[in-house]
Amino acid sequence: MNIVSCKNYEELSQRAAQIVLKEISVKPDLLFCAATGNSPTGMYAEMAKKPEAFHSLRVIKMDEWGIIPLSHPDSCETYLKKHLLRPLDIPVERYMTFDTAADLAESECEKMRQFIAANGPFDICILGLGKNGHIAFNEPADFLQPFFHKATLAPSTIQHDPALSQGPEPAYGLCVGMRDILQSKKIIFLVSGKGKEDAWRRIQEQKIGTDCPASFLWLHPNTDCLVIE
Ligand SMILES: O=C1O[C@H](COP(=O)(O)O)[C@@H](O)[C@H](O)[C@H]1O
Repeated sequence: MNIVSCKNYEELSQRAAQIVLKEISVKPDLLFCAATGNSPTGMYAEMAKKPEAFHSLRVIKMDEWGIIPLSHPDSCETYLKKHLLRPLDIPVERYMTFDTAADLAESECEKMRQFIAANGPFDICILGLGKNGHIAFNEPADFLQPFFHKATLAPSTIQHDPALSQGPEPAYGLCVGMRDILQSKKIIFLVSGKGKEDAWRRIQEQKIGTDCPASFLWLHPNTDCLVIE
């Protein structure tokens, strides 16, 4: 993991966008696995300054809450439409998404597994860090999941957004698995936001364990970790 210290959020966002622009100049139709949350918002805004560069970009949604409908203002779907798909003018034909309604969860997981098997690996995977060390919805646990799956969410993950903590229990999400992430040709890992000091310290120990799924990024040969320090 190549750790890049940034002065502030603006620098982190600009550097991350520059990495994407460099990659897309080589492969315009690259497959881009998109995280949501506060960490990549600035990066996506930087990318949106050069929409012409993304005329062939293919986007796949990384994760989604199962406890709210896709049309909810706090869904990952709504976020991606607002911050990535509309600003970059990505049509539905170049966007792979999934539903998370309880009765569809299993079939949607299977659909995504088949899509990734046929179209993967991701050329670029954007990751944020959860306060508990998670990446996507791969939460700390005794074991981790390799493929796209339905995940039970940790309390700290649900509390990340007050609107989400009002949903029925147990709360779940759908997300890419650890193998999907670690097979990516390039990973851009954004470490930004309050309350992540413990998780970041744990990563810096360079000890790989399922108590901190983000620690597995040490196994990946092409990860740029941008951190505000
Ligand atoms: O719960 C989550 O949080 C992380 C980090 O979110 P951020 O708002 O601090 O950037 C996010 O990357 C992840 O996809 C999501 O599951």
